[in-house]
Amino acid sequence: MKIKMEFLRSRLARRVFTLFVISALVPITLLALLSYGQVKALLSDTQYAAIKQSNKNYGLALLERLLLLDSELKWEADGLAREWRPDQDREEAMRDLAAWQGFQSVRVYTPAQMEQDAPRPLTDLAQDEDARTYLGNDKAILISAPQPGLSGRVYLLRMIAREDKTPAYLLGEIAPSFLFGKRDTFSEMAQTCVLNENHLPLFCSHNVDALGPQQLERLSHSPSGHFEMTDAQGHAHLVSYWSVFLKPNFRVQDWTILSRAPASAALEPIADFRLIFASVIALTIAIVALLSVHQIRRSLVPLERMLDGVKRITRRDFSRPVEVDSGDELEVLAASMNKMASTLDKQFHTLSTLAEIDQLILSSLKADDIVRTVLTRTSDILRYDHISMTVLEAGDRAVCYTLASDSHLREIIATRTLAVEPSESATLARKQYQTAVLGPERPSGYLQTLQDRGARQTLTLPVLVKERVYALICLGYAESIAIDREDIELARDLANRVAVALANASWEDQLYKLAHYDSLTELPNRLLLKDRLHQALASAERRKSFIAVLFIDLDRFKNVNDSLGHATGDYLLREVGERLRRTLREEDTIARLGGDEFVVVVQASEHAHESLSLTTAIAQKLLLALASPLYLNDREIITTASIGIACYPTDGETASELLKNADAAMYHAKASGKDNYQFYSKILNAEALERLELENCLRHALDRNELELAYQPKYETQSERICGAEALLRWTHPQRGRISPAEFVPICEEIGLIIPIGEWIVREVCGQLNAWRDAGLAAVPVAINLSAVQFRQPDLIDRVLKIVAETGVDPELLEFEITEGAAMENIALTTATLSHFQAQGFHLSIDDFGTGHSSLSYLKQFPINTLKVDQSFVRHLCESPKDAAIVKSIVTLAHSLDFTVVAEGVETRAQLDHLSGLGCDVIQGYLFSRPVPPQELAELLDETSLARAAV
Ligand SMILES: Nc1nc2c(ncn2[C@@H]2O[C@H](COP(=O)(O)O[C@H]3[C@@H](O)[C@H](n4cnc5c(=O)[nH]c(N)nc54)O[C@@H]3COP(=O)(O)O)[C@@H](O)[C@H]2O)c(=O)[nH]1
Repeated sequence: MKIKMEFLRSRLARRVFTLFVISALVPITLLALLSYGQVKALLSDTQYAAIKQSNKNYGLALLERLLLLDSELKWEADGLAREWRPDQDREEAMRDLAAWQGFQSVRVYTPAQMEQDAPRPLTDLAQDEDARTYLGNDKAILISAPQPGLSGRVYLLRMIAREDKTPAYLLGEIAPSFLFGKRDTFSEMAQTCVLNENHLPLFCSHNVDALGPQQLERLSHSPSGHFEMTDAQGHAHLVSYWSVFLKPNFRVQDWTILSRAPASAALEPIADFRLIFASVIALTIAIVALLSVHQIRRSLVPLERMLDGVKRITRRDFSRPVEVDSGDELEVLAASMNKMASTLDKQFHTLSTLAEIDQLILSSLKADDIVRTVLTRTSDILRYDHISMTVLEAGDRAVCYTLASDSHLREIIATRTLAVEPSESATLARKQYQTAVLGPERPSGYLQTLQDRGARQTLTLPVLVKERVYALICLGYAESIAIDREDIELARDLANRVAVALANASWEDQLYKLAHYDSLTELPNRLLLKDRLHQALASAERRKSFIAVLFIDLDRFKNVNDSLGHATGDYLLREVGERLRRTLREEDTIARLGGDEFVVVVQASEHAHESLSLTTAIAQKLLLALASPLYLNDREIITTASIGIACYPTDGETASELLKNADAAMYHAKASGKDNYQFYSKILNAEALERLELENCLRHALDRNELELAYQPKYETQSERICGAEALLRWTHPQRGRISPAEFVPICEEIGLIIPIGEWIVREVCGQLNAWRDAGLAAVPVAINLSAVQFRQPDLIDRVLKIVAETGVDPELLEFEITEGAAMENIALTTATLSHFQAQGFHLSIDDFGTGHSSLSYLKQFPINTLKVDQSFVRHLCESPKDAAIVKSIVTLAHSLDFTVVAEGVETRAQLDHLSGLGCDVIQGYLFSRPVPPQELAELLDETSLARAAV
């Protein structure tokens, strides 16, 4: 079996493997060691027993020989005692004895000889009384004298008990070879020593190391025993000893027979045993390792693979399944894991595809792009054969888009417009999805293309936004199948996302429209106009062609708006937009800049003269179209327009340049009497710039204290005394000096600045009246001009009253002048406003009378005090009978209506006389005084006061 070591990469595998090996190795090693110990002990004991037995045998033989020798010696001693003759025969007998095996020599000693001649151990005995007594009891004494390196000398001593009572001693020296045996009879394996009572060696069969003190100690403690010792060469030996009991026979302590055998020889049988054990251990480990490897491979390798698999899943790598073929639960587990991974893979894929679709459809601002994304990407997450998407538009109209059956082509192959019944749409709106099996009969229109392409079954998902069906996603299947629940939920999910996207697109569409289109006329606004103009300029630059920019401003639109109301104004503007649309071609851009300003961009030709005639024709057509009357609530409204034209590239090369110059040309058209068109010229541009600059300066004039009031006195015609004054606005431009109110007041009116300035004038006049009063001057009413714009203010009276209240001025000292034109704009409004003013005690007059189109029937309704004859009639009064007639009529009319008549612009005495003759009540003009600063008027008033005092 081939073992792959890869499994040991795992820590767990290594741990289990080590555990297996240890759990096998430890007991078997212990067993081996124990058995080895046991066998070794057994063998040692056997060896010890053998040595001991050998020692015992040897010792007993030794004892036997000693007893034999002793009996020999006794026999001799007894013989000598009986036959004691100190002659040579004795010597002979001794030799015989010696010659007898056993003794090396036998000698007789007298006590004196004993002390002097006997070998060393015997000399000590000679003086030993106990020993002599002992010997006297017919006993022998064994004496030993060890000799280093040689066999020790051993003696047997007996007393020769002579009849004369004189003791003598028989000393036999035992032949070592008889006593101990010949060395060559000893086995090599058993080295034997005989130790005397002092444990000194008397005989050793071999050269044997001396015993150590511990070993000697053991010998003294027990008569037999064994131990192990190591020789000088380091070899181990088994040593056994046995004591030969000598004391009863020989009056000497025990001798010891000590033998030793090499331990190696004794333990030789277990050398094989060791080898066997080692082999068994090795084999056991090998088997355990093998089995554990097998088991680990079966258990842990699958686990590791599953772990790898889990790691891959974590990394979203589903490319490889986990391969486990262990045939057990792990294989089942791995299979479940693979199934789970494949489900996850599918879900991840679905989610990421959905996310991609989300991103695509949510980043699309157009419904078309969303449809394309749905049709081309849905096959990434759902199974079907055909797909179509039907987008419901306004009403019951719908557009059905169908993708090619071969979905990988990703091409929309059919787009057809169809009708979806409101009832059908309402039914679908209540459903999450709808399945249908298509038969031979015609299905609903939105399923038609799928049927045409061979679908037998369909799944329809309504795309709902606020319970309204925005679209239908239809999936077609070639076979009639049971559609997976999961697929339906996924499809529903997709439909919901599409709903959000479509709602978003619709919202984006609305936002785009809000940002780029004028909500009133639905024409492009300034932003889109600029965009279109940029595009047109880029194209014109490439084609080297002309572009005409027509700036259209309605004439007197403010009048319509103010007099007929904003609703009418709005209606008029919408109508103008429609008329412009109808008059121009589709490719021309028509935009509303705001208010009553429209701009038309026309792509002209490459030739200047053609472009000029085309633009002229368009301008004329536009004027004509706009001038035709408009009817609203039986009222005829006639509006005209002033058109300024700037052409690319002659009048400007950029959008803003062209717009600015067309605007300037439009002002020129206005100045040229309105209801006409003007081409831009550089001079015009300068005028427009100047006006712009004036506008800017005017905006700061109030803050910079550049405005002031001049007062022109009014005189009673008869008495020629001051009876009032008119406050007239003056502006000193920082660079240009004094600028006529005839020039700047209309600008103030146009840009709405007249409102704050008008309020400032009222406050200023009230302050001045108080100053004059405080100065003790005669109180005369001061007239204030109210422009038409001011007069239209709904809260005008409130503002005036507030100032009057704050300053404490008597309303009777204030007179408000409105022009005849302003008064006639909206009769009802004029009547109501004037009534309010009158009720508060203010004086009221109609200015510039005779220049407007007064309807006399209305005039009588106005609660006014004064009519001011316009100075244009006064100017030529003396020369022009017509003017004189008009003035006369005005005076008559005014008087008949109980109005005071003021003639303004009186410069000559003749004019004064004439007016006086006509009965004109009050005179205002340069004849008496120009408009003067308040101090000068104060002086004039002072004179009046004096005059009055004189009267
Ligand atoms: N809404 C407001 N309009 C104002 C105010 N101040 C002036 N105006 C209007 O500006 C127009 C020009 O005014 P102005 O240049 O001040 O001219 C006035 C007089 O100076 C001038 N006048 C007076 N007497 C004579 C004269 O003998 N000869 C002559 N050539 N001109 C004379 O007439 C103007 C006064 O006109 P009117 O207001 O119609 O009484 C003018 O339309 C002013 O209305 C203002 O504060 N608010």
